[in-house]
Amino acid sequence: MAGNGNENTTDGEFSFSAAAARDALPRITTEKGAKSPTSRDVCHDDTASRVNFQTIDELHSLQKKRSAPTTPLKEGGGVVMGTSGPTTPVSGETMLQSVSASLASLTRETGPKLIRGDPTSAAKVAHVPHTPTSSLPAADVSDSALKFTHVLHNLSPAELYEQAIKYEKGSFVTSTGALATLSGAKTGRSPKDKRVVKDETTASELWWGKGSPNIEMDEQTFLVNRERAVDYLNSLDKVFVNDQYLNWDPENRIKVRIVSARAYHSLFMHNMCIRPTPEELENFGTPDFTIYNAGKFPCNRYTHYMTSSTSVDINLGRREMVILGTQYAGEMKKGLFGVMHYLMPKRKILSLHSGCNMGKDGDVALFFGLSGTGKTTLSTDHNRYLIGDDEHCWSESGVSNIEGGCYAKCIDLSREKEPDIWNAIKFGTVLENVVFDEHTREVDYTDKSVTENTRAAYPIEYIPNSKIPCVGPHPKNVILLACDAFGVLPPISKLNLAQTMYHFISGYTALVAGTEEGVKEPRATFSACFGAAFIMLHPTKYAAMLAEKMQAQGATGWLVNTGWSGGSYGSGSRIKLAYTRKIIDAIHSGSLLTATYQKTEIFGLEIPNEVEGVPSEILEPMNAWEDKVAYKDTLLKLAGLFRNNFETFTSHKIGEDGKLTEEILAAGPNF
Ligand SMILES: Nc1ncnc2c1ncn2[C@@H]1O[C@H](COP(=O)(O)OP(=O)(O)OP(=O)(O)O)[C@@H](O)[C@H]1O
Ligand SMILES: O=C([O-])CC(=O)C(=O)O
Ligand SMILES: [Ca+2]
Ligand SMILES: [Mn+2]
Repeated sequence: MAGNGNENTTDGEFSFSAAAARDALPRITTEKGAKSPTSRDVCHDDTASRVNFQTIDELHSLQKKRSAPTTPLKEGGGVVMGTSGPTTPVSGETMLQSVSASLASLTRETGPKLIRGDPTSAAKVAHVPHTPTSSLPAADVSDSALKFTHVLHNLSPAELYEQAIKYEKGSFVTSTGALATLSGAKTGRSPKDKRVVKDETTASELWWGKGSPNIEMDEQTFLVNRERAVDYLNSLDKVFVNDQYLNWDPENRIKVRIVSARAYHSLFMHNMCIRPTPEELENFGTPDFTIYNAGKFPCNRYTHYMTSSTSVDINLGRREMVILGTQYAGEMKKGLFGVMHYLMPKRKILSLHSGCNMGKDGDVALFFGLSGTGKTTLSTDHNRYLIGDDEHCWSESGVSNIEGGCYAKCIDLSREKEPDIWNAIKFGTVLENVVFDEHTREVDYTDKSVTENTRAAYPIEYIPNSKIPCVGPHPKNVILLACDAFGVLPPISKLNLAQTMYHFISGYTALVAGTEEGVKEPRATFSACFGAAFIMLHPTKYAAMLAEKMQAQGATGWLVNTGWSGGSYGSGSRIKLAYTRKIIDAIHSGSLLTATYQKTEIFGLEIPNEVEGVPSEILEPMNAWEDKVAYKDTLLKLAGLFRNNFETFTSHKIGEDGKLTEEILAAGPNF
């Protein structure tokens, strides 16, 4: 095969001819299987092995083995979708047809021309036949209709790494193999720029007005933004398309499609949504919901309802979401969560902003809490199975995770305190907005130069004791987490049902605002159902469902303060994670059910006198404060904030049973 001047005629076997051999030199024989004592392993000569290539290009073509037919096709496969439909029938045609429908302009008849695969392998599709446009009216012919957009459909993490590193500034491989990225100007969600289409149906179904996260927009404006996003995406050389699922409960699974411009976004959603098997992908069909992420491109402030260059628009009727003017990937995850908060209650399923894990005996715990209160940290527990860290459903048959991955805060992350999260930051994980050493690529988790909201997004199976499939039986414990920077809530209290509902509807936390700017005063946040930014219906609808489910299952409610003790932020200190973990252990083990309790003044919370492994002095917050007067003042101040916040809910009945409503109103602070 491969030519070699010294080759003799015996095909594939080679030896110097006897004539050529100098007497002084040993005879070299490389004949396969030759046991010549002189050949041994001393000198391996492979000039005789067969080579299957004659050019460098051929050699490179050997490097990549074709994937099984069901997995995403690699390289420009030669499938073209244009106005006149597919021109080359190959596998993947159905997908391209479906993506073509997703990306179609609503105002022009000339839809996008799509090609599968990376534009750099375009040479392979150079034979693409000309798509005739002569049958179209001249007015409809535009340059955008003549160009091709390459579709990178469900790429693997390795392929997405390559795309990110080649084309996206700010993408790097860290020393542990994660993909470090920058989310751009926005490093957190933009709730003030979220809009929901108010039409005849949603006007009566959704929660609108004071306190509601649903800021309205009309259908027409949505279509204007949608067209803007679609035109932007079609103007690119390539778009990423992810077809994935939400919800591990097979009966209530939702098919989602995410069209985006960045490999970072595609890898983020690959990790965060449920990943289809090759067979499922083959038969994916039409998505139930589609995201158009044109976040690199701003919205137009001349457009009605737009108040900034960012807009995140949800249209429940069209089952679509449009993102303009923000590249923060959390918008996609939490946008879909909002959709689930609409779709699931219609099926009598409760959607929850909570973490969830399960003990060896099958006891399930939910961890509710606002951002940064400890859902991810505390549900990731080496002694328990992780069902999920942030978004769940509670149905007639138990709990299910909505997502396929976790989104952990990374600021001050330490290997000792959070080993499972630390170890999950490896190849495949997206690391947002972290700072790393320019040479070693070691991440400095304490560095807040880009943002304090640094994040890691990884597939749930990166946590060693994750429970796959991510479903479990009905919860036994419902843990409400609050990071109380005022330092007056007890580290642990047991709640009755009315108190659980009161605190669930209140959704309190008090993080320390802008530590960098030296702000001393903690700021209280009340966010109904511990997730007002994501709920679609009135909070009492979710509260009624939670009460009903907790009652039916005999679940116990707990309030855990993961914030300050011994004083407010500035004088006290944050409760040690190790103590909070001991408290959580005691809830799981059931030992807290038999503890002796005392009641606190004002909030009327039942606090245990002892918890194994936790200093008893900190269990009653007043004990931990040196200045008792300051404690009382701060407690009253917080109670006042709770009371003010709850005023909006006093006129609402919770569930069918008016009796519980009265009890809930009475379960708040008394002063
Ligand atoms: N006592 C404590 N209990 C829980 N978390 C603590 C404690 N002390 C410090 N922390 C830190 O607080 C942060 C909690 O963040 P976590 O990622 O768990 O938030 P989250 O509730 O999952 O928020 P989000 O919904 O935004 O993802 C972590 O960085 C954790 O290390
Ligand atoms: O959505 C995000 O950006 C992070 C998150 O989980 C939350 O804020 O609850
Ligand atoms: Ca989290
Ligand atoms: Mn969250």
